[in-house]
Amino acid sequence: MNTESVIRVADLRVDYGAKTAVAGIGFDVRPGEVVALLGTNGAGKTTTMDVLEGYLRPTSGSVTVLGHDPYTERVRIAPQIGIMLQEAGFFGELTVAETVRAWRRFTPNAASVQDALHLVDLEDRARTRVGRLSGGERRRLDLTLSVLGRPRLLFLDEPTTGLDPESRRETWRFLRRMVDDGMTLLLTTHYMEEAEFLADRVVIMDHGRIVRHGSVDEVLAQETSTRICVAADAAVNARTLPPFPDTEVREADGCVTLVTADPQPVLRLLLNWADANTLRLRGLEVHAASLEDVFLDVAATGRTRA
Ligand SMILES: Nc1ncnc2c1ncn2[C@@H]1O[C@H](COP(=O)(O)OP(=O)(O)OP(=O)(O)O)[C@@H](O)[C@H]1O
Repeated sequence: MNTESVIRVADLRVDYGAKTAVAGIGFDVRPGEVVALLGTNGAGKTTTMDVLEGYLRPTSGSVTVLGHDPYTERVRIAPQIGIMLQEAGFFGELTVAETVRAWRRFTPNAASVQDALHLVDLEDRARTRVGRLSGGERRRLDLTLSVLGRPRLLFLDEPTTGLDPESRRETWRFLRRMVDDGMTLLLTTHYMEEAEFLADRVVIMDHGRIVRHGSVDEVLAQETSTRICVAADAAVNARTLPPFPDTEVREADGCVTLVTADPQPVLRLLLNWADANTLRLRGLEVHAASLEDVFLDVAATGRTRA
């Protein structure tokens, strides 16, 4: 056992019958780290989480969580991990405080009701019936219950899906506080901003494999391309633009994007072409690849391979 790793995954493979959901992946999570699993729909994130949470037996490979096999030794790690359920266990007639009190009965080492609600700013909703909470408040209650036993390791599968931007940010701040207090966090998310805000490292999956891995800065440093974007219209679009050397031209959502490793000559060509045609380029922008761009590239490459 490697005491340095809270999670260790080596050559993990999971098949559902003939379908390979996870095709031999490996990564570690160290104490106090936040790691975000990213990937397109069907990339294998939830399957990986299910294995780590001890719900699913790997087809092959090895996995340890807090030094134990999560499938065969689940009872040993269960008191030290938190898993966020998706509203499944709530009774709409119980108040928020009654719900937390009920969960405390079978949670070892549980925080007090007051402390738990204070942590996620739900104190003023303590007497509200769960059935009357907003979607965001329910999600916060889900979170409260997942950390009630003050876990060393928390698993969150898309913790802020469906939340408005303000509630999402509140959830991030709350998670940050928990991590600052020493908790380790593994989450899946479809929001790149969430990964950028929370994660020390990101693992990007596609079709069951890891295609990028590292801190956000490391992942971005591997991307050498620059994006030149301009608003598309009848005169400026992928069909009217002149050819650019070593440049990929994409058109989507009302924008034309030129992806190139050498932006200066491409930009010069673009501006000369616009001047020669007396065109005004609207929304002209030049920027380095963002995490969102990397993600979209991975998704596009995956689609062509599939
Ligand atoms: N119980 C199952 N039986 C058969 N195939 C499954 C099962 N669960 C998942 N799959 C398939 O395995 C692949 C990986 O699914 P998984 O749910 O792990 O992906 P994901 O990255 O979590 O996707 P999403 O972002 O949509 O939640 C998908 O092709 C999915 O259809």
